[in-house]
Amino acid sequence: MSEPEERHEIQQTRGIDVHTTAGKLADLQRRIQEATHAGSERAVEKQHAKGKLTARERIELLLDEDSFVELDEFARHRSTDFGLEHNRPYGDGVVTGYGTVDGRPVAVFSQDFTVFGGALGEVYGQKIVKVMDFALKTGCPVIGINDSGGARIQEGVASLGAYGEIFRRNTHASGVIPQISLVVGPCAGGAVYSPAITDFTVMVDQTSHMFITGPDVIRTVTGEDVGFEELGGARTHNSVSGVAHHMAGDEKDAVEYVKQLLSYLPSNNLSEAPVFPEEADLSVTAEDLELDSVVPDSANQPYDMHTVIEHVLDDAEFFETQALFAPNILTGYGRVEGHPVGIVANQPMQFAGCLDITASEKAARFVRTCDAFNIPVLTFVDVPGFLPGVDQEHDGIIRRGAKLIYAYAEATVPLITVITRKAFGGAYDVMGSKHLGADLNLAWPTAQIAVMGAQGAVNILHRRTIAEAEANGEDLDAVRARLIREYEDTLLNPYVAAERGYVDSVIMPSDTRRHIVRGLRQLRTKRESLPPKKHGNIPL
Ligand SMILES: CCCC(=O)SCCNC(=O)CCNC(=O)[C@H](O)C(C)(C)COP(=O)(O)OP(=O)(O)OC[C@H]1O[C@@H](n2cnc3c(N)ncnc32)[C@H](O)[C@@H]1OP(=O)(O)O
Repeated sequence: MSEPEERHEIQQTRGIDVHTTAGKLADLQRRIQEATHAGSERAVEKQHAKGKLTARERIELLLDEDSFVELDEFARHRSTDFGLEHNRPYGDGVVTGYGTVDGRPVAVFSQDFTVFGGALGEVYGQKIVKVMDFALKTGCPVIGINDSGGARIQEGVASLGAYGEIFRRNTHASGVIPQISLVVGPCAGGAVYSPAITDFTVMVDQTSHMFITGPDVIRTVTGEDVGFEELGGARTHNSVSGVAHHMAGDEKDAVEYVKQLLSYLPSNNLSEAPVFPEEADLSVTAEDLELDSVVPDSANQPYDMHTVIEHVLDDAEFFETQALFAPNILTGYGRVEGHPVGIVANQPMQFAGCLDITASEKAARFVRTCDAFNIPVLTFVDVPGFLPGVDQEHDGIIRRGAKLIYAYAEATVPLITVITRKAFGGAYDVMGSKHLGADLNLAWPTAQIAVMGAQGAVNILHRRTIAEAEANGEDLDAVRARLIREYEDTLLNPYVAAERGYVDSVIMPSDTRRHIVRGLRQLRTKRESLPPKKHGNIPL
């Protein structure tokens, strides 16, 4: 039966006469009904049985009530291969449109696994491209909800081409509008590269999977036996690969995370992030005074940098990103006097706060995200240096560690750095130092800013003295202790740096919040630009 004949038959059975106005309106209602129930009941049941929501339920959860305006709900493929001409659901397997989150405009696409397993064909791809272009033109964030079997096999290269168009849009939109990916089902093959280019990826434990090649292909090619979860589940991508920024317990948690994340971000690179009207109390509070005893007497004893961060942020609210990845560095957002700030901080509780490859890349990407979206960066430093190891060297700590230098050096947003304890060697330079362009560098009296710690320095500087003492039968421990004390007293303090203006102020820890509040107020009018160029060449 031809399509007009089919339509005529449906209209006949439903008593709709499309030659009348009432009939045309009824026909539209029928089509809308069909579009909103494009997936079969069985497919929807299967989706729910897996603990997953449908594409439309996800949009409903994400957007403000009644704010969703759908685009292209009647778009459908025109393919004829493999019998596709007999299966042309409205929407083509993806729901796209715009709406608001907390009253702020966003664009959204939500892949519908109940239609063709969410597989992406030509028209489906065109719908995503259209809504991304719409977001770019109107300067609003785009949220992609991914739940798909990837390229629609029946549509071949047309599907691959559509993915390429999406990747190009992702790239062009990068740094212009926030792009957030919710991965709430499979995201396989080259399809993973759309979320990978976006600013943030949120996955759900047990139901989200991302991989280039699946377990079966890997088993065939390399003989490795691995399951979906271990290969590309939410935990793996949050803790091992660093692909994801949050592991949600369920889809509601994932959506909630995205909403909160949006609250720290501006709609685009030319606008400011939302600000809560709030004036900071500039007197020293009881909470502020707690910071005076955070750093232990022993330089080898760790403390939790979360405590420092929380004492500085409004309501002690630290919204962490990539909490499970490279935990030796902390990244995330918070507010100071109602204004969003990005936080980068060494975490002495993990690897003593050393920088390694993963920490450098995590922080570099975060600093660049903040810089792209006009969010000031606060850096808290307690770093004994780079993590030693053959693996680190061979895996490229030189090339990959350089990214963090690059990120700070090209950042033009307000940068405030607080050195709480160690700032040794190259890591001192890397962690938001004055030399890379930080605006305000503060140090606590407990700061130790030097080429290296006392043990290492004495071993190098006094090798001969120690050898002679040993030859003379002197008490080696006493000699070493004397030399260490001499080095500590001469160089392990913040004052050598302060003398040179590398540190603007040495402050009481309890004054940190007040200094940051005042500094950020002053820096609100900061304007800085880099030399004109096509683009830099960050060591990738
Ligand atoms: C540049 C991008 C390049 C790429 O995307 S390359 C990647 C191509 N995609 C893949 O290799 C993944 C193929 N699909 C799968 O492995 C599995 O379907 C997947 C995603 C793990 C989901 O498994 P299940 O949850 O068990 O679901 P299922 O297999 O029963 O699929 C549900 C319905 O969706 C269909 N489907 C899944 N992936 C498809 C695809 N790529 N093209 C066309 N149709 C696809 C599948 O045939 C099934 O249809 P039906 O319900 O039986 O009518």
